[in-house]
Amino acid sequence: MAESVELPSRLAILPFRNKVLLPGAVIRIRCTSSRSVKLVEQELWQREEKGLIGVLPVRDSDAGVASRTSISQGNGSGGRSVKASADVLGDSHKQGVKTQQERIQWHNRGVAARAIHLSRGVEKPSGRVTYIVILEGLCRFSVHEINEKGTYYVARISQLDMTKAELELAEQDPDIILLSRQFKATAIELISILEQKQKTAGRTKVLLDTVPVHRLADIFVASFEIGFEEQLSMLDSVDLKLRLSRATELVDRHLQSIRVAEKITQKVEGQLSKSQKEFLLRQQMRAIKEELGDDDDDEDDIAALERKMQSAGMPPNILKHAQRELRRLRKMQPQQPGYSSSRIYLDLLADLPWQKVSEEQEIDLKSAKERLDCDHYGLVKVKQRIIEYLAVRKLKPDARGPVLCFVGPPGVGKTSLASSIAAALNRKFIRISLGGVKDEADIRGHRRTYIGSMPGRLIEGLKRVGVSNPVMLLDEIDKTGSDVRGDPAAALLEVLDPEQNRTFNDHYLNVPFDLSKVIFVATANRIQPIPPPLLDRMEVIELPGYTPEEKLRIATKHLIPRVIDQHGLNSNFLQIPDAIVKLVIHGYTREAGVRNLERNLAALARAAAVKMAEQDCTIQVSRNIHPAETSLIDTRLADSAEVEMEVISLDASRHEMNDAVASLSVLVVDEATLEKVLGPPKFDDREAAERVSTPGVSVGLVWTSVGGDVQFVEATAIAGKGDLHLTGQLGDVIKESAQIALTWVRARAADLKLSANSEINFLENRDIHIHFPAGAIPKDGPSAGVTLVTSLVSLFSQRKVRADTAMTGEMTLRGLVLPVGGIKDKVLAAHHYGIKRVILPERNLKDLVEVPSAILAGMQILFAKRMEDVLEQAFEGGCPWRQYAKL
Ligand SMILES: Nc1ncnc2c1ncn2[C@@H]1O[C@H](COP(=O)(O)OP(=O)(O)OP(=O)(O)O)[C@@H](O)[C@H]1O
Repeated sequence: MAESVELPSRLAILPFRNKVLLPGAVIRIRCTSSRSVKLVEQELWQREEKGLIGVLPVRDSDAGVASRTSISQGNGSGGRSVKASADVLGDSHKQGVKTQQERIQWHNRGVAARAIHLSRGVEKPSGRVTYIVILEGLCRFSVHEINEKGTYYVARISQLDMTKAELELAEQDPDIILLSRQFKATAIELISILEQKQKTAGRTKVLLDTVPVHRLADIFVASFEIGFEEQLSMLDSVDLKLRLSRATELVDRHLQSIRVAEKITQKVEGQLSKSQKEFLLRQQMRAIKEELGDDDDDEDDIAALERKMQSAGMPPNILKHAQRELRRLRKMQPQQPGYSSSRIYLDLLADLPWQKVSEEQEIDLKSAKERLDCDHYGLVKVKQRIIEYLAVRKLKPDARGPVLCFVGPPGVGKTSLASSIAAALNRKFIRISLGGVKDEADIRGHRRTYIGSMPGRLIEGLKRVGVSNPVMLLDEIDKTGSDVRGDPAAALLEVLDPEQNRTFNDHYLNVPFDLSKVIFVATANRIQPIPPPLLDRMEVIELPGYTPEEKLRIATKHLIPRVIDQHGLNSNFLQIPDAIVKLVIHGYTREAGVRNLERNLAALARAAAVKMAEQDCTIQVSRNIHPAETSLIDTRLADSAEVEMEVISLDASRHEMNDAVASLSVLVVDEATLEKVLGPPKFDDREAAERVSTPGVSVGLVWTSVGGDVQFVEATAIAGKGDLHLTGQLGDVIKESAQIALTWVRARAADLKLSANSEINFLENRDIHIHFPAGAIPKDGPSAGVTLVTSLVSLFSQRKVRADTAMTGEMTLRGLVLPVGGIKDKVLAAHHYGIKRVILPERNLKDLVEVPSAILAGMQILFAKRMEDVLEQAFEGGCPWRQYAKL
């Protein structure tokens, strides 16, 4: 802190352009002009003791305003002198010496300063010397005269500040005491505001206690940015009272400006949280609206959601849970993450049919039976079982009936039977497809913590159907599989168990939902893949494939009327005779159900629709034309004579239309049309004969997920070491059957007398390759056993198997033929292929009751107990082994 100093009478003067150094303030100046460099060099740099210089404010000449204190030029010792006086400016004008420099307007008061730090630098490459000086203001002085000493100015001055004694006296003055207090109070206020902003303010507070108030006034004013004029006025305030009151005024002004700035900042911050404010206001508005019962059109959708929740009929504890979630939602903003997921969740809760049910009418068994008969041809046993099921429900509506599971090949009417049940019960019907479901979450939903979580298919289905007591068809229940994502079948156990499904817990929903009112019906193509515990909860009803005759009936009674209707036709336009339907069944479809048949019939209906549309078009073009009648048309004709324009009177046209439609020819599908629309037949009865044209090929009957089928087995021998090669996408069971077959044939090698023309030793130097054609389709199961042996024997003996014969049956190493499943479908498949002889295991005899007698009538069914029986019947002229009797 600057102590009181005694100033010399002359001081080197550093002009301070448009700025003021006040006592107590510290400034840093970079001196680059030759004048100031010289001054610093001579007055500060080269001096041993602490040098003092005067810092004198200088007003820019073009600032224009004549200062009340200016300095005029005059001759003094050592060069031109500048005399300071209030009216010297006028003198200077008088003298007319007005160079740019001379018009410098010196202030007549300055502050003596001491250098507290000096550093010298040399600029490269000019070599110019510069100084950086840190100066501390010490005390005010007034200028009497300025001389130019060489390159810089020197002034004759007198010190202005009070002496110590004067100060002590002044401090007793009550006015000064009051002013000091006032100043300090304002200063403290400023400091406390600054303290909140910067930590440095703490140091300023110390000044208040240690520095005399007259110095404090200067220091405070110097510490903030104020205008040059105000700085000058502070510099000019030599009188202590004046200085204190001016300083108080300036500090107060600074304080106010800080406060205003703060207010503005707060306002800006307020705008930043505007969205929060808006949210609160909206809440209040909503409350007010609710209070007023004011529900206008653009009513808030959260309120709508709440109402929906209230009316959804949720159990009280679940409603509580939903309301808690809703409260959370209300506190969120729509842009906030989690808002939309919470919203969707609540929507689901509100949409679920907690109480809503389809009104169940008294079950009318007679009309239910009629309806089933009307929708489905045949299926007598199945329909009977459904009627029994309905009868039990009629007597005991809340009875936990079994879950019916329709098992059968595609297109045999499983789905449509289930929908007929729904119709008979007057309930809504919903189909949940489970084909390919491998993730347990598909049944039970994902927990809401996962991104993109969803409810399971059951809950989603219930939301869609909108009632809690629909008939729900779990379609293709055999196609679910388990992997790392869990076992959907295990989740289905809970769904189908009447004990557990009262409180079914979907992970997404996270509250129990009562599924006990749902009537579940399942469908499957095959029983085997259904896990036993699941199968145990269901009553399996098998739907075998249809015979060609049944298909014909289904086509004429159900499919043809339906496709005709679906294509906007009627029987006046399209007729498909039975013979053609039979051709479609035999030549274009080879399936257990009727789906492809329906598709082909639909193709015929489309062709008829096109034909009808074309005829319709032709009629319009060839219609008789009447001459123009209206004046308007006359004018038009006159305007453009080359345009032929005629008007058809309305009555005449309608009449003609009717005539025309009536005259449309009916499309009676014949063989030619059939081939034109569907192409040449895809299947015929000659296939088996063509394929069994070489030794080593035999025909088997198999059962697949699409029903019964005919499977050819081809065996051939190549040079090798006696290995067995198998191809055609075979499963383990069928591979093992092939191994058994080869072993069985080789075990009887000694007795095997090959046909006279065969020299090949099949036992030692030949590899056997067995292929199952249709290599893209996976095959498995034991029932190909007898077919495999037959094809090997055919190969070894080089005798052809009868082309009209197909066989099925598992066999043991001892040569016993074991019974197999799906006999009806297998016999039907043989029938489709035009196969007339079928060899079956003897113990399958009882299964033939399922096969329509019409089919059996056209076929020869042979039974085998041992493998030798099969061989005996499969080859023309009996078993090719000479010593058959010995086997
Ligand atoms: N006995 C029948 N009487 C009348 N129409 C039938 C009969 N069987 C099947 N259909 C018809 O065949 C079409 C296919 O039936 P549906 O879809 O019910 O087969 P599905 O057995 O469920 O097949 P998938 O296993 O592929 O689901 C339907 O249009 C159905 O009406």
